[in-house]
Amino acid sequence: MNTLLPRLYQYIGQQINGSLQEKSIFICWLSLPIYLLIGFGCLAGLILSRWTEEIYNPLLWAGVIWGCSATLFWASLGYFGAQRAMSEDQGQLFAQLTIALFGVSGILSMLLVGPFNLVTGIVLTGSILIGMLLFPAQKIALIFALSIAAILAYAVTISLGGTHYQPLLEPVHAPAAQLWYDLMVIVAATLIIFKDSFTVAALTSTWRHREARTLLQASTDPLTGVANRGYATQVLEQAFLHAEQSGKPLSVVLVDVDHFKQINDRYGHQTGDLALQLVAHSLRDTLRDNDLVGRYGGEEFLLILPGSDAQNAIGIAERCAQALRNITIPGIQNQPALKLTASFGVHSEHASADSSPGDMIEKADIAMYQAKRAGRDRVISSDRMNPPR
Ligand SMILES: Nc1nc2c(ncn2[C@@H]2O[C@H](COP(=O)(O)OP(=O)(O)OP(=O)(O)O)[C@@H](O)[C@H]2O)c(=O)[nH]1
Repeated sequence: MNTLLPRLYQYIGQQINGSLQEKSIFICWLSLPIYLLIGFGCLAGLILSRWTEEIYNPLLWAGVIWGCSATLFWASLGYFGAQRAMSEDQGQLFAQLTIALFGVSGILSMLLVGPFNLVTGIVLTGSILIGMLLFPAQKIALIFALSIAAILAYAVTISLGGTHYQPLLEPVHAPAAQLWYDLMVIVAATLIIFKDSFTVAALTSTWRHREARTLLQASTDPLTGVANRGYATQVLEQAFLHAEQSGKPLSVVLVDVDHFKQINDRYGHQTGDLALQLVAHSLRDTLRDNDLVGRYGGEEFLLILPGSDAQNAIGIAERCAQALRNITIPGIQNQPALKLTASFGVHSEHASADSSPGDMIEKADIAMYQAKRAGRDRVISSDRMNPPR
């Protein structure tokens, strides 16, 4: 028991964070005991009340058939769903199918056991909650309206005497069978609550995962994989505010790859793209975890170094410059192997109301152009610049 519970907990956690396909298969397996219980419960009711008129109760027989066939259905769906790895779109379709069938089997069960009890309330609420996470709002509203219409139609038919209201879980006269029914209701309701909770948790995790991915896509430069200009600017604004509050220094570095136009012209645009990717990776690998590299323009990168003063930032920029010099791209079509260098403009300050993130970048930019003018492949800091001529 000591190891079983944590293992079970870990296993459920894995399913919650798995792919949509894995989650849907787990939902199929979770449905099995519920329907097995319904089928077996009705069968037990028939057996236990064999001396009463219950043996002639068609609803009990319907319950047996429904419980057994639904068990078989969920087992088959789970089994066939696990047969091959699905693409993301197929997984999404499979999840929608599973949830739709979950709702349909819930509604069918509800019609069998009678729509006016706690278990059907749980099934309906669960189906709608889960549906809200997977389907568009209009579809859910339509399903909700149809379900309510079905329940109302049933209620009206009963009140007009069109059918005798005889829910499956209630009409047992043999005391032994009644006890079994009560037990079955409690266990089935517990299982349904567990399954609903699992499904909601699993789908919420899918949602969070997607949101994180969308956020990542919106903040990343697709060519190099580092932060894009918009995101880097946001990070700099936050770092500036934080530096203002904490009194710690903040540095920014603008890095511009040297003679990049020539690289494109001589080696082709594809090699140019490869060079940009290598530069981005090299910068990212050279920086600390809480620093940020962003692609600021075509062949220009922005480094944000929170907590670094000028001396520190110059040291980091020198390290990056050296790392870039170590990059070699093999030459093509009689061209020599390509070596990369870049010009670095560093600006550091103790952030205050007199300055702004934009001012910092401007000063780093001026320092970077000084580095270009001074012969490229070097680091120049705004506080060590020659006065403008
Ligand atoms: N391959 C590739 N080239 C790009 C990309 N973005 C911008 N460029 C090119 O980068 C080149 C930048 O050239 P310039 O601004 O003249 O500067 P440079 O040749 O690097 O010269 P210096 O900066 O003075 O050393 C232009 O030719 C742009 O077309 C890109 O995503 N991929």
